[in-house]
Amino acid sequence: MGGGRGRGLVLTTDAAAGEILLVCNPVAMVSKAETKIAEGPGATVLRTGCWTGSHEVLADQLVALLCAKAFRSCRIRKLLSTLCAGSAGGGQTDRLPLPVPSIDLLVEQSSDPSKRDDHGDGAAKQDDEGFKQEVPGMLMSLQEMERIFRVVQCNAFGYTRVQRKSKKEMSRCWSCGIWMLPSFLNHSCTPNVASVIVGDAMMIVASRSLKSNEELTVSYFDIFRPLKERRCSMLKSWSFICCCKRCQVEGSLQESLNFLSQAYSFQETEAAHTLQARHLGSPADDTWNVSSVVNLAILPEILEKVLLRQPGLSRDESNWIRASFICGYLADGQRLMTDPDHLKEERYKKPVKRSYLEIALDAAETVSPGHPQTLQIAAVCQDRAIHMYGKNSLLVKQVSKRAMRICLRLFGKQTDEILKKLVIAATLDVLSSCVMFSNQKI
Ligand SMILES: C[S@@+](CC[C@H](N)C(=O)[O-])C[C@H]1O[C@@H](n2cnc3c(N)ncnc32)[C@H](O)[C@@H]1O
Repeated sequence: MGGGRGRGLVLTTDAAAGEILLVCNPVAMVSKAETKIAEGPGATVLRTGCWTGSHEVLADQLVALLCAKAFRSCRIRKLLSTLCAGSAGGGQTDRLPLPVPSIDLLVEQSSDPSKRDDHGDGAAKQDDEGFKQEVPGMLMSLQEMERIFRVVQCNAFGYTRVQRKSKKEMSRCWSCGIWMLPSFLNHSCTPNVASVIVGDAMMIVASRSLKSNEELTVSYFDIFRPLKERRCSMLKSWSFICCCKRCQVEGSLQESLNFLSQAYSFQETEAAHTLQARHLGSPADDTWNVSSVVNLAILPEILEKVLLRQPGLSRDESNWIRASFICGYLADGQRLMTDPDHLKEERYKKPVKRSYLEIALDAAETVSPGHPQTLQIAAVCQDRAIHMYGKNSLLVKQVSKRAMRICLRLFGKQTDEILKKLVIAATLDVLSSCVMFSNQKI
């Protein structure tokens, strides 16, 4: 691949949006016991930022599991040696590009269940046989274990599953694992494929229609953030700078966007804390800063003016930039929840802009039309629209239709009933990613 991306996966035929391109079992996967999430005053709600922390704990467990597996299995050891170990953590780095491994090694060879271990790594049982004869050669050096640590940092996928158990109670399951072929997917801030987990298996699905020879790209982190924050994420964990077209366009406007990015990052954190405090019903909390939500909702107005002043920006390019400030557009609906006593100023009383929800959805779909985060954003827009305009409003009908279309791209053809359930599931999952997107009724 060009641009220092090392190896990558390239499509050999055209594919339609929603088509499954790859199905893969994990080499190893660990899950954290479900966390009880209850709603209402006094409830234990995980704080913003827990996502990373929990996955870090899981990552340590994954390293231990992989070391144990590599100790037992030659094949696992060989597989892991093909994966890039980046330079995160300041340790020894791989010099990209690494050699392209043989496809025979990567694809699962045995369909005979008796030859599989419980994580579907096919030849593990045969390797166990080999292990008996090869014990001295199987010992692992400290360097090898350190490399597995870096392989996990660079290649592991983390995800959460949220289930509503009852009206008041939800549960969440955190998982983290290594899936071989998906580990060769490079990152883009406008990804063209998405990963969907079914059971333990990972499916790689086309997020838009794709042409033969296109490189397949996923998102490694939250792509609905300003460029500066995205760059921090990629540098901290994967040690690279993304040069996708969206990053280039946003980079070229850095001067105009700098102030806005700083204000956005600050206001969004403040607003998230405020909404969380409100959600927990603790008005005496220091974080009860209602104007942060209002100020966040005002930022898109400034951004729209900045965009208008840029000559030659295409519709897609403008939408890429809007997507980086998406919580501002979604916060507009949140103004309704703020305490009227605090809202003496005229600007706080403006009616919520219906168009902001539509703009947010357009922007998210331009970034990636079939992406779990795009679906979450659609689910939030639907929730806000119901709250603002009523269940039977035209806006709700339009947004629901779009949410179902995103579902189709992510999960393929399903009945309307299932698609509706998937949208509801996305609304619940929103809680696990960002308090700002909370679907609580006000
Ligand atoms: C999960 S691996 C992806 C496969 C990798 N290219 C390889 O050769 O094994 C992640 C690493 O790929 C590289 N990478 C991924 N996306 C990139 C991008 N958009 N630009 C530059 N490097 C990228 C970075 O070195 C990153 O740490």
